[in-house]
Amino acid sequence: MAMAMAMALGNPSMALPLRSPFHRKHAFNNTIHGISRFTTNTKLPFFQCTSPPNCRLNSFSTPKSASVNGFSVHNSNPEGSENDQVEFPKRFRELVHFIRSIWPGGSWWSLSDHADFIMTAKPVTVLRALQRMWGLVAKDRWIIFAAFSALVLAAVSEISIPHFLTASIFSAQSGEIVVFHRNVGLLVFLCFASGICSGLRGCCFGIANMILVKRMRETLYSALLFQDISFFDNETVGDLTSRLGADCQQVSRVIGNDLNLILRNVLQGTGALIYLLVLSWPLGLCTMMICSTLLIIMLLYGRYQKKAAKLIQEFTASANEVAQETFSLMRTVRVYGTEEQEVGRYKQWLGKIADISLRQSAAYGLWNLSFNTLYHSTQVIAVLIGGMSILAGHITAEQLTKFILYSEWLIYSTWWVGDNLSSLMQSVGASEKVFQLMDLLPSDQFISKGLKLQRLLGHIEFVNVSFYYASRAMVPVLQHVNISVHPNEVLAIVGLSGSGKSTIVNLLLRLYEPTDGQVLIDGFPLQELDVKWLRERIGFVGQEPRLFRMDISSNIRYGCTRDIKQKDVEWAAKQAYAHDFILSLPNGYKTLVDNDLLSGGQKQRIAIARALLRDPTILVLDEATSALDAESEHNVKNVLRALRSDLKTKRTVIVIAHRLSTIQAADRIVVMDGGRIVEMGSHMELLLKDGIYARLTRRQADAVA
Ligand SMILES: Nc1ncnc2c1ncn2[C@@H]1O[C@H](COP(=O)(O)OP(=O)(O)OP(=O)(O)O)[C@@H](O)[C@H]1O
Repeated sequence: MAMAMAMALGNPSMALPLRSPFHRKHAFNNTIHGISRFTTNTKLPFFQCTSPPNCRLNSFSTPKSASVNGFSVHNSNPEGSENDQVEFPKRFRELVHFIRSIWPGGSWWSLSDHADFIMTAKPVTVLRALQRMWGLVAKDRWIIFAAFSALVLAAVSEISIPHFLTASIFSAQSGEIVVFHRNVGLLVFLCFASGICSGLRGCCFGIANMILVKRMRETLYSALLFQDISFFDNETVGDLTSRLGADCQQVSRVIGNDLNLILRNVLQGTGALIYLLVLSWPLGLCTMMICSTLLIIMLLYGRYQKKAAKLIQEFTASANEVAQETFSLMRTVRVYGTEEQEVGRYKQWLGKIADISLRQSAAYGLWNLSFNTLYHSTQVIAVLIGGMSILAGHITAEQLTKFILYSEWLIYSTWWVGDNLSSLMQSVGASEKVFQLMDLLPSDQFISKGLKLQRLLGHIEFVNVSFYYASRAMVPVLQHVNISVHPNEVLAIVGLSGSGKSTIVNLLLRLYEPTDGQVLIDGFPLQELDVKWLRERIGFVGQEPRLFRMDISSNIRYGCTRDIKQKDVEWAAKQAYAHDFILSLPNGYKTLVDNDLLSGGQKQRIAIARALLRDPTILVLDEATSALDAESEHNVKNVLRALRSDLKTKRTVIVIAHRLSTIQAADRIVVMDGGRIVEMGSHMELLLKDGIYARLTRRQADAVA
């Protein structure tokens, strides 16, 4: 605003604290874009000098006068006086337009520029938001009741103090010693009572707040975790963590801060108003009218803040998203030297946040301005009407003093209510997306109780399965896929990148549901089986296994529901050829790892050990050996072969591999192209067919030679 004012006054040096080019551009596009809206030529004009020595500052400026975003900057060239005269009405019109735009309700205040930003959440009323919050803390309602009781006692004690204060002073003045002592005694009691009750109130509301945030985060987190995988295709990690972090925190202010203060001040304000009306109804009515005006301004201000808070919340989530993405891809950023670019990307969102915050601060300034003016008006009115009433003998000086003290109390209470109501509105704004996410029903697969078979044989069938991802509804990924994998069979799936191999596995793991057709396990449709039971019997090693930040032993045990001993973990690690490298780590199996602390091949071996430890009936390896060196791969292949030929543990194995050497020993090989199965048979059969598989094999052999 200050910059805008400076420009309006034609002072470019003040108007433009030039920093980086990005900042300049941003400052224009965002911070002061309200001004650019009423000018026709607003493209960073005033720091571009195109024709020296007469630095032409924008397209409609002359050599004698330059225009700063529509407002002229005076040039001392005397020849310019004629043009100055011509331009004066125009500049005056622009100045008037500018002043109108920053006037309350003017275009500068509009937040609709950002309305295109996705705000998918359904609006929530304050009452509805409070009901939802009550639902979360109702289990511990005792703390809320304790908080409210303390609040009422503190408010009554505090509001009584001015009465006894004035009474003490005037009883001392009139020499009524007994009354004076009684009043002072009561004052002391009220001071202690209000102090103790205020302390209790703060503590109880603080606890209630903590309970609310905890429950809110728990509920939101579990609601998110039970969503379909396709939900996570559409949401970003940064956005979701922002809802869990900043938004829940913002909502939590409601009980501990906003409600607490609003209720306290409503109680005290009402008490003060009644007292004032009893004392002198004409004076009381005047104060009431002023407070009503304040209330109306306060409601408008609250609505504005709510809207602004929602935008800030969205922009903060987007900024978090950028930061989160950059940190997780830090190695790529460093190698490609894009640090500056990433800072720019982050700053873009910060700029948007600053843009809204600027309006919020200006609105806060206006709100304070109204308050101060109205507050002093009450004093003036009280002295004016009160003074006249004293002169006329209608009221005493003691009554007027009490009146001034209580009217001050009333207006301050109104101010507090307004201030906290706007904060409440902001919290309610922030709560909309949180509640919307909390209301998401868990994925069907967690609701329906499916069948648990006595024994899983591992017979897998894909019957005429077609599929597309919801996020790309126009692109068919699988088309009429028919496969039958027999128990204890090793089926390999090969094909060019993007041909749909991993998608087949995704459907088998029921991460997605087929768009058409059915997946059957032991003759039962996948949807009818208990998904948890089934997944416990499937071992899966993905293309890029990721490890949790926990020790290696826990990483191998992860998700295994059997009773596992350390020796079982070591057995699995030995089978996956991970044991030796694990022992070479500083703390062996107790070494804390995460995704970045091990090599790709080491992570794959841990993931293979994790899958083997489950003793799965169906083992799915999606490029599980791609990061292994030739010898480790050979060893792991031997293990898989041994596991398969172990008659006690019959296992169906599905292997996806680009390295065709990995899958030559498979019972059957399926070749995929563009989401369809184009060839099927053993290695030799497919070579004889001389189709895609034979071509791929020849190319890989050529590459090795
Ligand atoms: N979550 C997703 N949302 C939208 N499209 C996806 C998603 N996952 C994969 N796809 C698309 O589906 C198609 C098949 O992907 P898929 O991962 O199944 O191929 P693939 O044969 O396993 O490839 P690769 O060998 O490279 O792993 C690709 O075009 C891919 O872009």
